[in-house]
Amino acid sequence: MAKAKVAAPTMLSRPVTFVTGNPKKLEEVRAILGDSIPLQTLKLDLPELQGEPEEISKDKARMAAKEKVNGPVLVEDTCLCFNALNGLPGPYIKWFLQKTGHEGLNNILKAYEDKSAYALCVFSLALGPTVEPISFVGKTMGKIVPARGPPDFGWDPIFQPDGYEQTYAEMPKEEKNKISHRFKALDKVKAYFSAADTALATDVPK
Ligand SMILES: O=P(O)(O)OP(=O)(O)OP(=O)(O)OC[C@H]1O[C@@H](n2cnc3c(O)ncnc32)[C@H](O)[C@@H]1O
Ligand SMILES: [Mg+2]
Repeated sequence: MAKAKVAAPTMLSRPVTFVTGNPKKLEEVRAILGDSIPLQTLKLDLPELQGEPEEISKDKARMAAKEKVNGPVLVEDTCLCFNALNGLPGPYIKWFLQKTGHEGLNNILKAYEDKSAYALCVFSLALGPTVEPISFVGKTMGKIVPARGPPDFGWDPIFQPDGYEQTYAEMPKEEKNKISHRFKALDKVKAYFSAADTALATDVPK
């Protein structure tokens, strides 16, 4: 059967709904994606499982997909992982940050020589309420330092990525968005959609 290329993004006949309760995340997702993926948003603070980052993220996607969303649903879960603590606080960073602040997080690491850490972002995409979500992981290595820079977004002031003298908070936004855990994970999301589109496009009968 003859095959023809089509340009339309067949995979995304409906926009992706990004579900989050965090406006700073949304701001970065929008800045990173530009108009590469048509996006709409739903502000919802989903309950979160305890467990491994990927399972937490997938479970959020399953829950989000059960909401009244028409079309594909995208969520993400972000972790800040200390190597000295074998990856903790990890997915529980939100509560550690809320209860102990930047100083408390630094104090925890005073007991250890190793201040290295990584930021981990796990996006999960559910193509429908009964379809098993798929995950896309982005990781940026760095270290935990005493807070520097504007305290606009979470733990940005205490995370200094490897190879940089500035913390995430001190960097211009555009710079963070070129190297961040979120950027790396979204790059995989974009690649997934373009690969799916290419597959569909090369398989269209004339
Ligand atoms: O509704 P959701 O998407 O779950 O938003 P959230 O704020 O609850 O986010 P998480 O459950 O993923 O928890 C991650 C915590 O880390 C913070 N955070 C997420 N991304 C960050 C980033 O790029 N820089 C600094 N802090 C970040 C965020 O504010 C939370 O305190
Ligand atoms: Mg959350």
